[in-house]
Amino acid sequence: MADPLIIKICGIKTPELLDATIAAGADMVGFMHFPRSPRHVDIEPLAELISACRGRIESCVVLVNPDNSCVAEVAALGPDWIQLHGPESPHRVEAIRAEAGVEIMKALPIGSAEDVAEVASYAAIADRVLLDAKPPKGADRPGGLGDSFDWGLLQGLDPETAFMLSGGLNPDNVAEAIRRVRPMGIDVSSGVERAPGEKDKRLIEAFIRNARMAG
Ligand SMILES: O=C(O)c1ccccc1N[C@@H]1O[C@H](COP(=O)(O)O)[C@@H](O)[C@H]1O
Repeated sequence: MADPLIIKICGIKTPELLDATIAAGADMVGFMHFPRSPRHVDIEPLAELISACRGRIESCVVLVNPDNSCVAEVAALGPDWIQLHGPESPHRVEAIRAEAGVEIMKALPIGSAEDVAEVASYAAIADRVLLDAKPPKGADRPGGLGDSFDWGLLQGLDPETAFMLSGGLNPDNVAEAIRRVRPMGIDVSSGVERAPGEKDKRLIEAFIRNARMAG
């Protein structure tokens, strides 16, 4: 039997929403630690949110091109995962993985066949890769924009490469994405919000319900 689909809800900011996301059946939650994001969480509330996950759900902190002190500060809070969502090189990903001592998910922007060809070098060193839409030129952040990419590009990916899919997923398109792309997991942020940074419990429930039916 195939492994169950991993569902990650990203950009959780409050304990109340964390509880609702766990109750809705998510496997993993993401917390943004990146001040330019409308979902940014400071270190103190981040520590509380990570603690509240223990034994209930996997926690993941999303960082963008972090320096060593940021990695150390976040790793000390004991998340299960750190997601690197910036232009980190394979060498930098390896160094952060060794420094942090937690599992590393590397997000990769996909907009062309060349981007797909880059995936293998990261899949070899990260614990997991997450494929996201390439942000438009001039975007103020590298993700969380609600944009999807051409899933057909993934036909160029080595079929042995396990990956999570993100970028513009929502309750209406998640079932089709799962059926077409066959990812090991899915990740959503904007698609379960009523406004940037404002998660909607009902959209989270609908997203998870539709994903489970398809997965
Ligand atoms: O959410 C953000 O603001 C963000 C900022 C910087 C890097 C990543 C960010 N979000 C991640 O982007 C993907 C896709 O999000 P969406 O569903 O298209 O809105 C997801 O992993 C978010 O966690």
